[in-house]
Amino acid sequence: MTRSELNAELARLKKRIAELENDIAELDKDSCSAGRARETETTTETETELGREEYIRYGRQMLVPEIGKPGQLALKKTKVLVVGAGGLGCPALTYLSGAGFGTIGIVDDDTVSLSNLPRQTLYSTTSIGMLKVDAAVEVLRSRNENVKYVCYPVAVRHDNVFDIVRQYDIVLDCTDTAMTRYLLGDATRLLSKPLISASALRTEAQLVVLNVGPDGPCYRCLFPNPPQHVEACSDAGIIGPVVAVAGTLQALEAIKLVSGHIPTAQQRTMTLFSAIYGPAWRSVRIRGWQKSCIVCGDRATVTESDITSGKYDYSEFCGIPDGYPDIDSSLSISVKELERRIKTPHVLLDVRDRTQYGICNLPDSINLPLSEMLGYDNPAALCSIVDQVNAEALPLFVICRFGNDSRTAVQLLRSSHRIRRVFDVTGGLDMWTEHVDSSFPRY
Ligand SMILES: Nc1ncnc2c1ncn2[C@@H]1O[C@H](COP(=O)(O)OP(=O)(O)OP(=O)(O)O)[C@@H](O)[C@H]1O
Repeated sequence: MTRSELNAELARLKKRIAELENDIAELDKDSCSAGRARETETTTETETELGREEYIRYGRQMLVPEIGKPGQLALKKTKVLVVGAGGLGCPALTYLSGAGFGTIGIVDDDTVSLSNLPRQTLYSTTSIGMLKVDAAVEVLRSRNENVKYVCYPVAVRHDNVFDIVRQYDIVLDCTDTAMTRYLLGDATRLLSKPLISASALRTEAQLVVLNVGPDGPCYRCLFPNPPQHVEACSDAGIIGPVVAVAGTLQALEAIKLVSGHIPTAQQRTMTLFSAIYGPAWRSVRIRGWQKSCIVCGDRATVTESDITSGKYDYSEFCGIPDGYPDIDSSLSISVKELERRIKTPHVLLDVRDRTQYGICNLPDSINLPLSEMLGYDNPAALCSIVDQVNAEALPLFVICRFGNDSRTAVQLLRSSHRIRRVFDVTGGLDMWTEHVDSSFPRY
């Protein structure tokens, strides 16, 4: 064959492989959304004995008196479920797999993106676009194929959570939304499975072990009311090692739970880590089981069937939708229109926080974070903007990263400051990059 014929054949085969991979992914999606999963073969010999290779592999860990051979065998018998294969999940999975848990289930419907790489250490540049569960298992298997890995390329939802969680002994919550945290908290409580929950944001992390001990609380005993406002790492930021600390601790707590050496105090404490404020580590005592808890209290009202049927509505409980005001279409402009209108006199107000503004900003924009606009009575900077706009009869364009905070700011400027010609830039700077200037950084 000539070179060009070979290239044509190669392109044909690549296309066919992509089609087949697509078909497999579709099949997996169908079966996994019902709580069934994709399993990888395992070379584990028996659950009651260790193979020669396992003595060598786990020897250092077995030498620790609190683990010993009984602890190692207990790990081998245990099925652990990790929900979320992101910043917490990657370090947790690495150490769970290394420690020799018998079965590790991994649930995540997301694919790997470039912004995941700094802290999601199971992935590399070549993983971008792959399902996280697939990319994770590829690496984990290459490190330890004694473990049976079970992938669920789906999001945990009200209608699949029980089917999935039921198959495991311990659950690690490595997700990042309030709704999933409550859902997992409730399902694990109702199925009496220990839940190791962690979170991390900016420079701080926290960890708690739930549903253990006679009066150990569940997630809802601890947090009966949803947070008013949840900040995501994609907005507030995160430092890789901080989330790695929390994920690693989750794996450690799972090992401790299984090997039977969890100190009683751990069951009623929350561990807090701060990379900035000392002392770096703190343990605070948490409330125990609450008889008023709607899931496990004396007069519990939420049952498994309420959850699976959707009768209990998590989005309503967590206060979703987003809570940003709707802006009349006459007060919204597209980024294309902004591009045109900033050629004539105007004021362009960027309401992102100062750190984000420092990362990138549009020329001649003024930065006044929404938090400051809301936080003080008439801050001087806001007054001077209002004065300028009124004195010179200028249009005021308000922009933020995605077009959410700017809506709140527009509403505030209209209602409290009576500015009439104030416009929200729909979709914010993200749309500016998309439609106007592709060189403007996305972060
Ligand atoms: N209901 C859910 N079921 C399964 N996985 C979930 C669920 N909710 C969130 N996750 C996963 O939990 C992981 C959380 O990881 P992380 O907090 O590092 O965020 P990320 O989405 O990967 O990154 P970023 O927020 O910076 O874009 C993500 O991979 C996400 O897909």
